[in-house]
Amino acid sequence: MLFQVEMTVKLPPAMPVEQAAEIKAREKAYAQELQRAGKWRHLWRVAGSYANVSIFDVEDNAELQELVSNLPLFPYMEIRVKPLCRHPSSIREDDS
Ligand SMILES: O=C(O)C[C@H]1C=CC(=O)O1
Repeated sequence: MLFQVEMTVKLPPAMPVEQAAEIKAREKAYAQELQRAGKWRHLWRVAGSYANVSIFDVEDNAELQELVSNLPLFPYMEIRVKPLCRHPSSIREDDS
């Protein structure tokens, strides 16, 4: 199942720089692990903001919840999820 996931990061301004850097490093490692596993298909920065638009390819809602809630930045993000399905006019073979 494909989902569009929009994540907006809102770190507390008072968070020490070192703590923020450590969380971001763990987030990057986990995000890249999920991309290599084919679970996190697309990751795009929203220009001009600390936000991304992503496409996840997971078994079901429960797997999406598990993966997203394990993100190190999860406590500091606003997340919006939209379920996707194939568009009848799409010419791509791999977007089911
Ligand atoms: O930077 C972000 O958009 C937040 C998050 C998503 C992947 C990652 O490495 O950090």
